[in-house]
Amino acid sequence: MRTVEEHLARILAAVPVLPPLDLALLEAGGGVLAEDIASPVPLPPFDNSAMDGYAVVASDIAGASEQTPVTLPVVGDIVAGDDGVAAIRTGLTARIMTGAPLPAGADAVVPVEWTDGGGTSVRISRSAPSGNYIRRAGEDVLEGQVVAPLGTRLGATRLGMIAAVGRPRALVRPRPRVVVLSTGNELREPGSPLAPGQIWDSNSFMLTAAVAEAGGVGYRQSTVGDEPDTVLETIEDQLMRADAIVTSGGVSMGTRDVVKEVLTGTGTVEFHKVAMRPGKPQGFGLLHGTPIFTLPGNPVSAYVSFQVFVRPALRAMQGLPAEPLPTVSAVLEGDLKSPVGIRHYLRASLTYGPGGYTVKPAEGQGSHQMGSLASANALIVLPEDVDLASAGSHVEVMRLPS
Ligand SMILES: Nc1nc2c(c(=O)[nH]1)N[C@H]1C(S)=C(S)[C@@H](COP(=O)(O)OP(=O)(O)OC[C@H]3O[C@@H](n4cnc5c(N)ncnc54)[C@H](O)[C@@H]3O)O[C@H]1N2
Ligand code: MOO
Repeated sequence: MRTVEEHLARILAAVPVLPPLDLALLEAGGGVLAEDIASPVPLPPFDNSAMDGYAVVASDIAGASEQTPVTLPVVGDIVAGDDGVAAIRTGLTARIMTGAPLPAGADAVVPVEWTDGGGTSVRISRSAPSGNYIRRAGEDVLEGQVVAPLGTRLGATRLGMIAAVGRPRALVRPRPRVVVLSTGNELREPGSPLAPGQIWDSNSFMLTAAVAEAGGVGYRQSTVGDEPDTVLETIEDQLMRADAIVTSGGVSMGTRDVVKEVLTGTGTVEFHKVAMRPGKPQGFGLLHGTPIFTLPGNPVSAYVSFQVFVRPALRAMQGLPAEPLPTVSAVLEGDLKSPVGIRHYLRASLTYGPGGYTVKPAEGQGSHQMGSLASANALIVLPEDVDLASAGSHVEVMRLPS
């Protein structure tokens, strides 16, 4: 049997890093930058007002107060988008809006709330220091500054930043396109009636959603039965549009374990037992260069296998560190037994309180029990050498995406 580490290391050594694409910004979202993005200009590009109010020479209003207001003539209106050629001199003011270029000669902005709001002349009833409510050129980003370094995943704020420095496109390793396929004669589409012995396919929905949570784009392929030629054809058909393929079912020891049957020796695919529970039977390899992960059919096994093996691999394919899901240390409620020699992942409920994290194992730990998986928010990870974890001890807990 392979250890979890060995199996993951084999996968990570084999998966290709996706080539970068030059994409329009919104298409680049979720991608990982394959270039440094620097600002061609300082941000803000020019000194401008942070408030709607009046641009002044600060020394003109040094003595202004409610009791001794200063009245100044208003020589113009400056709004955002104006060309920035306006100017004032001492004794004058210009009305100015947020984001509008500061007129030459002014060194402070007085918000309209400190004034009577006048249009031809304005009464100002508070003094302001030099620099008041002025946003200086370059105080956010310097010219030439890298605002999004290579290796950054483009979330909303980074995309906004890239647009703010004027770039319409970015070179990114795109989100991996992952085709998800369930196999099994017993599977029916949700919404269709069940005959005796049948169940509704849940794995492909769960895994397609898990791909999205892991930063990929999931494409759910409808289920296929246990007919070897159809399974192989379906997988081969999908290679065209997939950066990776994830299947569930048909990898164990049964007479109908069709995925194992058709893929053994195909490409570089190999099947192994991994010393973990759930998720013992695993297959992985490359088909014409495309990684295929053949996960076990039991729903909990499929899900745990995805988080332990597929998620880090999808990250590696985008050039990101192949980090596992984050873990925390938590105080265990109740005793747990675990077979020595296997890594045990137990569904659990993790809560945070005044004393820190506590974790309560779910009642049902069978690998068919979706009920306890769906209500879990974490997995307790018991290492291979642990046979008993006692109530009150600290255990490692992997948080599940939510
Ligand atoms: N003699 C042995 N039998 C089994 C072993 C073993 O070592 N020796 N391993 C067990 C373990 S562990 C697992 S996990 C399963 C893996 O089986 P398969 O990958 O071959 O999966 P199937 O047999 O196709 O299905 C298993 C189980 O899961 C249900 N299933 C499958 N696909 C779906 C789906 N898309 N949605 C919902 N449920 C699904 C299926 O109906 C079965 O109940 O093998 C054990 N057996
Ligand atoms: O170890 Mo299997 O993968 O869960 O029941």
